[in-house]
Amino acid sequence: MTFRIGSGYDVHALVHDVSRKLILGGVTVPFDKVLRGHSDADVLVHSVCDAILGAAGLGDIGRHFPDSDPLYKDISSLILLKRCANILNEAGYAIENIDTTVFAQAPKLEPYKDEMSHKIASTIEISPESVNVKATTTEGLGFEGRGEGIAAHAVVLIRKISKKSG
Ligand SMILES: Nc1ccn([C@@H]2O[C@H](COP(=O)(O)O)[C@@H](O)[C@H]2O)c(=O)n1
Ligand SMILES: C[C@@]1(CO)OP(=O)(O)OP(=O)(O)OC[C@H]1O
Repeated sequence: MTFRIGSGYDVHALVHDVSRKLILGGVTVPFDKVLRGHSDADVLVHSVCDAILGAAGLGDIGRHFPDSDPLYKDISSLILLKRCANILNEAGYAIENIDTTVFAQAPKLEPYKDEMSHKIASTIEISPESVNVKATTTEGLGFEGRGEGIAAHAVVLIRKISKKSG
């Protein structure tokens, strides 16, 4: 069996904006700040998208969904994730498992991690046991520690399911 691995990393700034909500892993997390972005700025889902595309050698999220395109303004990143999974399947691969880490000094994500795993898993139609969401502070250090932004990292293992068509 052929396996390939991919990694994704993304950062978005935390800002005050009452017109938006903080969305992480497709889940609305109550907090006094939100992530700035062209889409809903779901940094966790973006890292998963990049890891999926990277595993298949198919570029990155910005190549497929440019932030200059008004089509993606305020779009739910779960829609982009679904499209990445479809691109992957069309290339003849399936996702084996996903492991992620969110770097956030606050808010505390423990109450939301399982819901995030389930949201990501159901979007790409894999088992929730195949999607792990972890979180860490950076002990007050760096931009995450100062609460200026949130970063996320994802690793995805994919397996070949068929020969690439075309
Ligand atoms: N935003 C966060 C950050 C951390 N956690 C949980 O706390 C544990 C300890 O964090 P450290 O930064 O001291 O490693 C971590 O393992 C997470 O379980 C969290 O839920 N949300
Ligand atoms: C998600 C996209 C979609 O326009 O925009 P942003 O929400 O700004 O996110 P980023 O990770 O900066 O860039 C990727 C873009 O594809």
